[in-house]
Amino acid sequence: MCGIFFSLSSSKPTESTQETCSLLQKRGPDSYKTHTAQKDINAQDGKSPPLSYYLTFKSTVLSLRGDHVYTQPLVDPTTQSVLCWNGEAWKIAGECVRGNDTERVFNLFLQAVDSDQDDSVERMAEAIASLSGPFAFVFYDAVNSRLFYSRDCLGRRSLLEGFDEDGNLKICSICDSASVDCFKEVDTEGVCTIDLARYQDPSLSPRELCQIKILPWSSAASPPADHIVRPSYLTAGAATDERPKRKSIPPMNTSLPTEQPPALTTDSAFVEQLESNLRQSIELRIQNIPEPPGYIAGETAKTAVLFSGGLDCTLLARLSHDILPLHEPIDLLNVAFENPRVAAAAKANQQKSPSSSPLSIYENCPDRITGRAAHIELQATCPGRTWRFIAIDIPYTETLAHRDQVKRLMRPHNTEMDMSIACALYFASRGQGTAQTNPSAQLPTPDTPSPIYTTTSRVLLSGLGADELFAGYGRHSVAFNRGGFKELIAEIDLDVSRLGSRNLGRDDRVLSHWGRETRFPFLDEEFVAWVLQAPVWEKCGFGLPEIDATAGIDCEKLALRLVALRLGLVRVSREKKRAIQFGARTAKMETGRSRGTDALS
Ligand SMILES: NC(=O)C[C@H](N)C(=O)O
Repeated sequence: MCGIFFSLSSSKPTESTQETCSLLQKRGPDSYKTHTAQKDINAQDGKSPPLSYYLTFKSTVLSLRGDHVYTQPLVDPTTQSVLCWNGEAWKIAGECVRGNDTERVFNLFLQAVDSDQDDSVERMAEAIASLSGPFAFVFYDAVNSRLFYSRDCLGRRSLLEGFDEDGNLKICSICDSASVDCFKEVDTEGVCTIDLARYQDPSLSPRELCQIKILPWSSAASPPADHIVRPSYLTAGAATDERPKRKSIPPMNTSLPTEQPPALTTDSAFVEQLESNLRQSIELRIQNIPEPPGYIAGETAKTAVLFSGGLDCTLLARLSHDILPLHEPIDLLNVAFENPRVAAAAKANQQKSPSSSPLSIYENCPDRITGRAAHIELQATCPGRTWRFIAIDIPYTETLAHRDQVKRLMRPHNTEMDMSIACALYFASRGQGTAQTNPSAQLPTPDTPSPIYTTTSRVLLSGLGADELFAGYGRHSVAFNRGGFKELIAEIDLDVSRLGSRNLGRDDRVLSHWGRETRFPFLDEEFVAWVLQAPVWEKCGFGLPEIDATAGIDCEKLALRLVALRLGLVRVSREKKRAIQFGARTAKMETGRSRGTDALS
């Protein structure tokens, strides 16, 4: 993960706060650089004072592609155009990008705004359209004096924008202000641009000077079969053009069954294809990861999984096993918290029936129990692989000690629920706990503590997105019971339409703090598009005939459960959905009647 800071001022170069600077360096520990530029525009009347813009670009880099660190911001020596790139372009115009992506993206953008072209904005939109993968960037086209900044349409990387007290525009991976309200998430609806070529009255405030325009990804109601749609602002004439076009989240297949749909089984064509498509998405994300600092071949890991032991993350771990060389260990990061409210209740219970054995507060956490069980199942189905289960136990005192930091990072999000989720993600991605590679070995006790182990992996896999795409939430079942397929489709459609604006920005800000990058195989654009075009009755088991082969398996995410079964994960295929804040017990740490939606004090 990398860090981006950009500011635009009409009075002087404007820096980020010192605190922001050090937080950005945590996101990108491999390089840190600042570049400044100035753009002067003279008034045409020859009398009015000139207008000057001061641009400050700052980048920190977590280097994860290619054989050396590609220091940013990249500055083109010929045109002085600048790029701050925080992303992974897995593909450009459908072609896999091997090696480093930053320079490839820069060259693509430079070509798009080449001096001979007068349609540079459209060409830039198309260039951005041709990128597959998560990203946030700021690009200054010095040829046409235009700024572009954007996040991918699913919002997988954080980028915030706002005006400081002096009215200067700031764009940054995290909030650059003591106030919660100054910054907002950059919209995922399109590309933002600011024209810096026009002369304007220099006495206007910077806020009035920069008019931000959004070029929307697409408003097409029915995209072509390949789900690649044309930005709506392009003219009809240009629509015949064959250059790569913007991929956005395609609409969902809302067709209703005309007859009783058949039961889903491990041999259903959709389930088979699902396994293969998910494998491809994981492949893109874990092949060719460079050796992280402290890496010892055969001993430490390049890949780790945010691991609750639930269906989605265990599937990712299991499929990663098929992709990575057998000698490469895979780390499973499992968080459990001391929750004083739960601990007090357990203590009271213990006093009532002293015979029951006191299990550690951590080992008693729901996600720890499923995590340990899934570890056993992975070891059994994938012998020969070192699966390192990292038990990340967080005492309440430590939660309190980091609370302000988490609060700072997740800004502008600021509710109790944001905090409970962010806290779990923050400590999970720190990757520090006690390691166990043999699932049947004795667990450490207070008398025989294990040494602290920190994962070397800089790449973390997350199962996020599976619940939205495959109807994994309890409310999906409620919707089906209420109004059959029609309501179920409407519920999934709502989830899918919100994918771009869900909380991925917040998650990115806390997950990246430890110099690691989280990757989301279920949120690969091609994978998402493929799942969305399938009829709903192929994804989950609602309304399907009951058959012996799937008896006792939940309808939620049935297709994924069947993939798990195909791969030998019998127990995992039956795991129930559990939100992270309940599984890790970060929700409601204190007694009292705070609600998830309450703002933090
Ligand atoms: N990590 C990043 O966001 C930048 C680039 N993909 C690199 O690895 O160098």
